[in-house]
Amino acid sequence: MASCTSIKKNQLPPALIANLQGVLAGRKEVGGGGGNGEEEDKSSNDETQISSSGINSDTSPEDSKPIVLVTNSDGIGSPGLSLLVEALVREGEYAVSVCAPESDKFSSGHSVTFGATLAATSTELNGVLAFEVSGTPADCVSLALSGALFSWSRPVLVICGINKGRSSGHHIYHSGAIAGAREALMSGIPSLSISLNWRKDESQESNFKDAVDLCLPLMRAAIRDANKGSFPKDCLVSIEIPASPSTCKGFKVAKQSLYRSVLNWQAVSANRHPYSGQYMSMHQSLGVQLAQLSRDASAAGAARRVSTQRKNVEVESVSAAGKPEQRETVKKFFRLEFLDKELENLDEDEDEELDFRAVANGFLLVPFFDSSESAMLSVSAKPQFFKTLRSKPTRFVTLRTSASVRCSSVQPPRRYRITLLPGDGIGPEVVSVAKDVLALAGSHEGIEFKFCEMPLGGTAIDNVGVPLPVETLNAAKESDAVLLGAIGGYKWDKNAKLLKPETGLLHLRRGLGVFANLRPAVVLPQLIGSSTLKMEVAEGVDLMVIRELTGGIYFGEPRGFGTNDKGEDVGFNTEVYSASEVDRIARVAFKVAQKRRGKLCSVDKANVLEASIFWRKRVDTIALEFPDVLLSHMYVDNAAMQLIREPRQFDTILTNNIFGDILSDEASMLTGSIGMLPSASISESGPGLFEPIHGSAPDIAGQDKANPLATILSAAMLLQYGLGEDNAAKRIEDAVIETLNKGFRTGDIHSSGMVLVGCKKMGEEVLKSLDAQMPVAAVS
Ligand SMILES: NC(=O)c1ccc[n+]([C@@H]2O[C@H](COP(=O)([O-])OP(=O)(O)OC[C@H]3O[C@@H](n4cnc5c(N)ncnc54)[C@H](O)[C@@H]3O)[C@@H](O)[C@H]2O)c1
Ligand SMILES: CC(C)[C@H](C(=O)O)[C@@H](O)C(=O)O
Repeated sequence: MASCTSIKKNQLPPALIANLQGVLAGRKEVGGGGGNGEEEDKSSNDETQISSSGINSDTSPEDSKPIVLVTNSDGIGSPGLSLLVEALVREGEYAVSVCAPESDKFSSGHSVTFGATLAATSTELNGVLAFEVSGTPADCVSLALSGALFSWSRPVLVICGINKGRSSGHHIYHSGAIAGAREALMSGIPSLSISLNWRKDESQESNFKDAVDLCLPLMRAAIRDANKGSFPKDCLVSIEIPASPSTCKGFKVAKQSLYRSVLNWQAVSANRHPYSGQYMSMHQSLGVQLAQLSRDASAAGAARRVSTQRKNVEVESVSAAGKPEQRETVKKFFRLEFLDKELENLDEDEDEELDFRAVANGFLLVPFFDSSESAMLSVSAKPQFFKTLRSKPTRFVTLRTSASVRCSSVQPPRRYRITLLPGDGIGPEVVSVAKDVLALAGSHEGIEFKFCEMPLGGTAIDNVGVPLPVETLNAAKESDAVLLGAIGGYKWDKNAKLLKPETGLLHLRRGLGVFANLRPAVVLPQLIGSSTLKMEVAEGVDLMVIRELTGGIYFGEPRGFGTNDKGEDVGFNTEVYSASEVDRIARVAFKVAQKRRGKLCSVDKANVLEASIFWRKRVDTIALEFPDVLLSHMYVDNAAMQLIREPRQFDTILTNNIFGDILSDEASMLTGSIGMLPSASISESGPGLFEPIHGSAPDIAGQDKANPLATILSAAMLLQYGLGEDNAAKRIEDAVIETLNKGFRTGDIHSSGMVLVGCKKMGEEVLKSLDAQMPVAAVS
């Protein structure tokens, strides 16, 4: 939309004309949109013709669309403003007008320019009428709302952004961005202020684009609410975007801190600084220069000049300049820089919910300010904007709300404590990735996790002296669920039994009482080429191994080393199962089979072992409780063979501890890689233990080669079986499928034509796939 500023025989620079218009506009009544007669008193300059409503006529075809006024603090040339306007225009739903400072006013605070002439120069920005104003953001908003520039009477919403820099903590006082939005608020128009936590030397213009993408759903929702009148009255919302918007971890409605950057006044040499002795910056536009000239021509300016006729001594103020002689005027030059304090050097409260920490930690920050500027706003309505926040607009990762926030439209998140046991080898690599995925998927469903990382296995032996420190077991018991990577490694292979990492894992399982180990093996169509079996054999395999986990030969007594009758050294273990042990795992297996395809195959070695004969008898007994499940029995050696010959015959497999260990590893290869198989270990009442079935893979540890999908899928099982959060679990499963659909593969599942990635990149891609999912259905 082009400006229809009409200038006849114009010999004057547009800035001056706009300047004149600014003078006229200053006489109009605030909020007036139409002519009140005073416009007729426009100018004695015949060469300038100004329309009755000012320099505008901008809205006619857009009449029915909600009007959005956009401003910023960085100036009209800022890419943040341009990209934001471009995005709003692209939506095609809004009538957008722009009125922004012509130069950077990011720390202008809430100042309005009183008693001086401002220039408002019309221009076009991404197809919309824009004015660049020689004032502050507050001036821009006030002037635009006065009716002097645009033909509309009032916008539904004012958006100030996307600005560079901080607006949280004490920056709200310096911030021109907040001031722009606050000026709207004071005029009764709801507003958003959006700032990007710009990092000198790190941030790039492309970050603005990501920031716009991040905020677009919020802007849409806010405009919709404001247009319906359901955006909270007297509310400005200040959004601060973390430095890297594309990896934004989520949003926090955080507490306002006392944080402020260090105000670093840099002494500037008059010789070295080209502008220091000048009134007019080379960066200032002609409009500003003209305004400045008119100011200089004022009586005050004249008086000031007289007073500075005295001898000026310009000194470099880098160090103490010495005592100025009497009657000498000392003139020094300074520039102010904001220096960010390192988080760890801050004396402030270490509260993670404080605004500056939230942003530094990668969260999008949403403190609310009401018009009295009390820190938070109590919102009783349920406008779309808040739902959008809550529901995770695209790319929001973790939903966090501060307990102190009184914002009743934001439901309290469901909170869970998760103990993380990264363990050894590739364990820490895959757990780190899975943790992020878990947090993101949870946030999309209104779940908040508190993670607690504890040592287990070789790492614990090295650091604490035992493979399962009592603190680790206690933390695991006290949590809602446990996510484990893997334990073990060559380094500890020769340790005494009690000092082996594996012993730590077995004691953990036993300590948590997680007797039922669910190990699903599904051949995904995307990975059919990774299976070592022929496609027609592997295709469609979808089975679940239910492994008894806390009994059998792993724990049976007697066990140990000794000598036999002949005096020969021996090692021995005992396979032993009680009726209650078999019964409870059998019931779990029948129930799982009921929910699957109704087929259960119990695997044993009943042709040889008493423990298996007993096992089979108990399973037959429990089967009577589940007449709808078709039960079969199979010897373990046959089962191992049948898994390769015709794996699709299996639905649910029930087996003991040791056979389950072996068969599930075998089943993993049907799917393409052991790096794909997750597991859930559940107890009768306490927290579940969730771990990939693979080990610590010392051969690839520390090389970013591990496939994290088994652990990511274990996190999905944690949600489903451990917490009953099926929707969040489904999100993870879908994201994994989507990532594979996009062709990303770690080395173990790589095939030609696919994109080979490492562990971290695979995790990032899963996060992206999660981000791309729709917000929760509850959000209309
Ligand atoms: N639950 C557990 O913590 C667990 C399970 C099995 C083995 N272990 C321990 O792990 C150590 C190594 O045992 P292992 O070599 O017999 O079995 P392993 O599962 O660690 O490795 C077997 C093979 O599979 C590969 N592999 C495993 N996980 C992978 C992944 N996520 N991505 C890509 N490739 C992967 C490895 O590189 C290796 O070639 C031993 O100390 C063992 O006791 C621990
Ligand atoms: C490491 C070892 C103790 C463990 C087991 O045998 O159960 C492993 O093989 C597994 O499958 O998790």
